[in-house]
Amino acid sequence: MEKPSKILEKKQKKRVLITIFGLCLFIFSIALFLSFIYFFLYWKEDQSQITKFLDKNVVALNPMGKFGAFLGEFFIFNGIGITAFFIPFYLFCLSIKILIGKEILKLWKLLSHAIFFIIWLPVFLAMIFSYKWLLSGLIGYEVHDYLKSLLGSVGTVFLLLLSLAVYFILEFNLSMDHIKEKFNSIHHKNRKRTTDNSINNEPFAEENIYEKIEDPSTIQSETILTNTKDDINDKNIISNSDPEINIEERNIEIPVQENISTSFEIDIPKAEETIEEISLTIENPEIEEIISDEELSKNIIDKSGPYDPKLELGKYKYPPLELLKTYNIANDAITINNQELEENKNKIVTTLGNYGIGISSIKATIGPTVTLYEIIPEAGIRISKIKNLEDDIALSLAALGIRIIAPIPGKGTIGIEVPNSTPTMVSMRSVIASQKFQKIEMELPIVFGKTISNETFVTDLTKMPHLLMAGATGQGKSVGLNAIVTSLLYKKHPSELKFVFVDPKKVELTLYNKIERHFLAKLPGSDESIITDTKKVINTLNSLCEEMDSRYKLLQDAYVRNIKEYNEKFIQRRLNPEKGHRYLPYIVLVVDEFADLIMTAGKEVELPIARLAQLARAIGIHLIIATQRPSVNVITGMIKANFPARVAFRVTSKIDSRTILDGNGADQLIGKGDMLFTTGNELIRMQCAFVDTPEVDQITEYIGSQQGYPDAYLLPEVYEDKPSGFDSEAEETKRDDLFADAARVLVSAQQGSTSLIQRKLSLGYNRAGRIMDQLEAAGIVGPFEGSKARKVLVTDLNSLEQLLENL
Ligand SMILES: Nc1ncnc2c1ncn2[C@@H]1O[C@H](COP(=O)(O)OP(=O)(O)OP(=O)(O)O)[C@@H](O)[C@H]1O
Repeated sequence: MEKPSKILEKKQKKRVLITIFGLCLFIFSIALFLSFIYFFLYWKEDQSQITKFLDKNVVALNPMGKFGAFLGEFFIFNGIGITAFFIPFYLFCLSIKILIGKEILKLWKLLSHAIFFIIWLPVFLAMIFSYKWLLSGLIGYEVHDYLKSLLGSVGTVFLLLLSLAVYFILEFNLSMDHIKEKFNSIHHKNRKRTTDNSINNEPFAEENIYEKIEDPSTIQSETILTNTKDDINDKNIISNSDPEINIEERNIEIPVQENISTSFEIDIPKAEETIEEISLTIENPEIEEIISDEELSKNIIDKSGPYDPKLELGKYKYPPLELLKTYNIANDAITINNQELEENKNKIVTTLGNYGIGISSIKATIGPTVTLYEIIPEAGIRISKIKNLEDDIALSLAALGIRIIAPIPGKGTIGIEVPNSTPTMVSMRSVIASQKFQKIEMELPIVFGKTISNETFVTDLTKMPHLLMAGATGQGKSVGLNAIVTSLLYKKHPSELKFVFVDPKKVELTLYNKIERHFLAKLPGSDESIITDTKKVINTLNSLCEEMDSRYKLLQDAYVRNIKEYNEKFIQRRLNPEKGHRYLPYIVLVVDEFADLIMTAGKEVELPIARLAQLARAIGIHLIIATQRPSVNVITGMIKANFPARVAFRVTSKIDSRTILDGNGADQLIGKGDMLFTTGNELIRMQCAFVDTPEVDQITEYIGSQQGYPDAYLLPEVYEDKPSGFDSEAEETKRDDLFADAARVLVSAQQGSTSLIQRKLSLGYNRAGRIMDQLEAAGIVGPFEGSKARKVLVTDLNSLEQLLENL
């Protein structure tokens, strides 16, 4: 590689040479000009001297010497006559451009004019001044002579006029319309002048005299100018005018009218008087602008109705109930085993009696998995005493999963939950088909299952607003997640809801791949919509943070507080899509194994999750995070603080239970979908609805087979920060995965546009822009050209493939 100092030195030398050349050109142009001038004076005397170049005794009269005389002879006499003066003029302009970089005239344009006239003018001059060789030059003369012999004098005239006309048409891009327009305007001016003359020459109508006197300013200076000239010619009228007075003064000179006789017709000045009226019409749009947003949206709604987010997938059919399995009817209805109830009651009464706790009354509520025995202890019994006896009572009842609730909040009774010997399965179908779920009006309704009193439990995810799920392996977490997703799929249209699935276990959520184009959101350019790779999880979380920020901006612009108000406003067409407003679907992020993520990515995952959990509720992003290891290093304080809603399936230790629920209970569950739910206050025990994998498969199949959107919902693009020491060379070698594809797109379209890459490869603007920079660096497209598309430097796909191979 060449050293920078050497390059500088070379550049400097080049500049010196250019300056010398410019100076030579400058001197030569002046010398040439003087030679031409003197040639006209001394050409006759010098003509015979110029052949004797070597004889120093022979001197030319031309002060520029024999050489000057020769140049004159060569360019003017034997050349193109006076047209030759163009040559020193052009060289002069060129030298100025070289020396000081200033373009006196546009040199290229000048040259193109000159080429025509250098040919045309000498012939024309030869035609006008035949035998005046100094004007036309020998060339002009000869060419004219030849044309004359060919076309005759008249034919030559026609040819010259025709060529001149063609030149003007091409040069000024003239068409018949232009010529007509010009003609009309000239005609208009002439008419005006004639009218002005007639103002002086013809008698005025009386009312117009008043008009003119009332508003002298309406007399245009041009009119007066014409008047003045005509006045000077017309001795009858000039008597009062002073030739010394300037035009402005005359403009308001009333005495002109003294000479005006009575009848007068005026056309043109009226058009000029309307100028003020035209300026008034400009104000009209301002009045239109004051139409309020509400009126505007009302107008649009009147015309096209409110915005319908479901319109694009207008034929979408919600999954029917039949896709869910009916477990046998006996299973769905709770079987009451009176004998078991009686036995349990007796055991409770005796056990408590053994510890000296008397019972005044006992009531049983039979749930699908457990039965709640509500007892009212005799007066004077301390509740803490019963609570402390929890393990002893459980032992006496010989039942796993006894939970004592002392007292039951809001009731003042003590609850003892005893598992049923034959639990009843709660099918997903039974809860989805329930009146409660079918009729409920919630933004994101979730049906978990049935409570201990056998009621279908429906809650709104937007109210939670995020959910933390924990449970030891095999206790029903995945079924729980599926139940949540299923209930949302049964209630929501694809336009209203999008899921982001993170599944580090790579097996649980893959079924949902089928609904990618309906219900899933993903990062632009990623192939898989179910995210299994930790690195992609980080990007996705950061992308959700960006989506959150941009949604907040939209809410701010729309002066609303939450997504619901925003979407309502958008549906009412009170938000302009051209200003970036769009219908915002809810986004639910489902993470199946959070522990895996925290172990591999730690803070990188924890921080965006915490940020989303803190801020995302208002803008419609909700998180559901599940883990089988509810230890403190997974569910950190920061996470816990931002997830008030928790679901606990059975966990193996009291510590885990405390981590997830901030209290005991989860360790006493019996598994298989037995769960506790809390939103911060009371714990609700439920049997989670069971939805099997084939059922989920059928639902996703049903949705996936319908017409969907062209692609998944694209989240904003994010890039990791460049590491320090990052240089452009490294960037070049680290080309984007879609670099080659983007190159092919541009080369086949022969159009270097970023938006084309975006469209064809479904990429965000930032990534497409970065690929474009890499394409430029690789010499596939030219540099950025402002509003125009970049030039594509590779002409066909074959050459591109070769280039790509070499890169
Ligand atoms: N609500 C439920 N009703 C009845 N049975 C259930 C319920 N939930 C889970 N089960 C039973 O428990 C088994 C395991 O459930 P699931 O796969 O949901 O556990 P998990 O907690 O996700 O386990 P892992 O963490 O290992 O994936 C199921 O195959 C099913 O037989």
